[in-house]
Amino acid sequence: MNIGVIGLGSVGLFVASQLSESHNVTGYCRRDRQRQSILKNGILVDQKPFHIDVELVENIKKHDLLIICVKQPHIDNLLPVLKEVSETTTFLFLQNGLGHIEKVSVELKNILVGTCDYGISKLEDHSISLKGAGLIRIASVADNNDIAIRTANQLSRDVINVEFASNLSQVLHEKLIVNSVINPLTALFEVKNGEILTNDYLKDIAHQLSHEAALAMKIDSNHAWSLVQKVASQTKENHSSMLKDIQQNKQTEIDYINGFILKQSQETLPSHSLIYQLIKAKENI
Ligand SMILES: NC(=O)C1=CN([C@@H]2O[C@H](COP(=O)(O)OP(=O)(O)OC[C@H]3O[C@@H](n4cnc5c(N)ncnc54)[C@H](OP(=O)(O)O)[C@@H]3O)[C@@H](O)[C@H]2O)C=CC1
Ligand SMILES: CC(C)(CO)C(=O)C(=O)O
Repeated sequence: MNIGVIGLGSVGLFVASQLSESHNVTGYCRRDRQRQSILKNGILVDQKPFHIDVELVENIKKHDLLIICVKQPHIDNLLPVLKEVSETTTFLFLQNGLGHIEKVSVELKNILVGTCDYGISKLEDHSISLKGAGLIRIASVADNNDIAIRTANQLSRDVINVEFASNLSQVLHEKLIVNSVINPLTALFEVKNGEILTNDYLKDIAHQLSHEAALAMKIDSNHAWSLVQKVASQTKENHSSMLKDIQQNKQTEIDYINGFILKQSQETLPSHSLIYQLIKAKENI
């Protein structure tokens, strides 16, 4: 397949590198310095090089599949570029959090959404380290399951696990709960993901957050807590994407994760309200 990957951060570099073994992959970034760095060095995944084409996003071309790996707040800026190639392209959005699907559905057709629970850390503009194996689940937004199933089959290879998910909202809500616990706690306390299970005090707060989120999203609380523990344990050596945003003074995805849950909920969620405000306070320090 001819695949474009937009946003060459942790997830984009990972996906582009792994798919380049079996597909024709072009990565799109927004800084020429990053483009030059990848052209010169390839993408290094734990020092192993992978070579792809790299272009600036304004030079986007048509592809069978475009995988969008920018963070939630950056999707708006990208929409005009995506519309240019929308006639023939299938789009796969790989963001944490929710809020983007309604927005992109108004502008684009052939949309797939996915969740990624690999733990990945970007070291340099051209290099990443894999901090926990996981799974990418993809589903169709407009009940076009054939495209989602075909895409999952084409993308899945030994090195990258991609699975079709028949229940879009369940998959997205489960991932939302996991991120609403791991991401803000690790960002506030500046710890790796595994710490939320090994520090008894953090574990209690994590459990409370998980319970509230499960209540809000109408998912069984024990099931939600087991998912949180599974991902925290699988990615125990990773610094979450929210922690990296805080460390780099970037806007976090809190509005699309805990903020989304708070808006959806008919119940009061004291732990999520507090952690939302704490992250906002930390963003503004
Ligand atoms: N890191 C992880 O372990 C995981 C992250 N996720 C989710 O995946 C998504 C991506 O996260 P992650 O890879 O960590 O984020 P990063 O911040 O590492 O990467 C995002 C990339 O998008 C680029 N970008 C932003 N706007 C544009 C644009 N208009 N055109 C081209 N490139 C652009 C940024 O460029 P620049 O460098 O120039 O700012 C950056 O390289 C998030 O929703 C995150 O929550 C999901 C699972 C695991
Ligand atoms: C899977 C996990 C928790 C990996 O750190 C993640 O989604 C993130 O960091 O945003």
